[in-house]
Amino acid sequence: KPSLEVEFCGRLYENPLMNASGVCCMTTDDLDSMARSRSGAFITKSATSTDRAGNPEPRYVTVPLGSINSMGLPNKGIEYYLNYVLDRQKRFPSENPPFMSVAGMGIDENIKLLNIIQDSEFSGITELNLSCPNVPGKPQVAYDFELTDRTLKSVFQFFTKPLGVKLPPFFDFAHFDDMASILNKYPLAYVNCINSVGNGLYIDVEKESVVIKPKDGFGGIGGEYIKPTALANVRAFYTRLNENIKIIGTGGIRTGQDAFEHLLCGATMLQIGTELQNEGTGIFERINTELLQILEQKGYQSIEDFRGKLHSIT
Ligand SMILES: O=C1NC(=O)NC(C(=O)O)N1
Repeated sequence: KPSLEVEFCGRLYENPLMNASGVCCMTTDDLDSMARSRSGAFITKSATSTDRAGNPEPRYVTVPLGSINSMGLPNKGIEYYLNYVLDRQKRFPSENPPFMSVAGMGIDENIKLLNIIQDSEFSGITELNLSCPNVPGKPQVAYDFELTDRTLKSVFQFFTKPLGVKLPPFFDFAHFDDMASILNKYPLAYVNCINSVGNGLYIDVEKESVVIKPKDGFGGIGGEYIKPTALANVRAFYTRLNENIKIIGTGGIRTGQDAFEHLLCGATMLQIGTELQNEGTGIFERINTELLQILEQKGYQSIEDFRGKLHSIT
């Protein structure tokens, strides 16, 4: 019988599936429901120094082919999430700790947040979110290559724990090349491709209106809409980054087949956002089952048999 077990950052996970930061991870109840689920891992909502209310509602809407959101980084503050993960570390020492996600409003706050984690007992993996598209007046860090370079240079002066970065989608080979050459300079554990496709617009034709309140209806797009872009970014960075920088694939995963496609492009772990929001944590059982069926049909024993082995046309 094939196995979905994966090794990531020197730890074993029973399967590659986890939530995308932001979904099912705002409160301790959300996080406990992730812990009880069949996900292989889970991650907290991106934290800022203090709690944030975020943008006015409505700010998240499910639409036929995915979702649109402009949450604006609402969260309970880093101490809330750090207390949760440290408590779990103490109560379940044999388990992999949850991932911690942070998203400062600027380079100074990112440094401050990562110093708090560095100085704590946290022994898990940290995700630095460089790609929130929804804070008015705050352009996405990762679309500013110089700022990204400067941030990572500062971070790796002091941060020694496993660190990944959450990236927005890129759409140009020059950008893949330039970003990859920056990322390859640093001892990153992984890059997570992709965050929502920023500043899309969804219209309610009957009302002749946008559907979310912030930013005149502009919001990050997730779900089926973005799978081709997500797969391309996973593949682009898998083929450009040195092999000790792993890839987390995020975007458009709704079925075992979608999961298989991300793995074929080179992803090691897989995050689910929009579809998890729609379906709830039962999705992990379903996608694990569907993915195992694909491995069986294809005669694969483990994910290592095919990860990254997407064929080009020669
Ligand atoms: O990084 C983020 N991506 C999103 O799509 N939304 C959230 C948010 O707005 O908080 N943050």
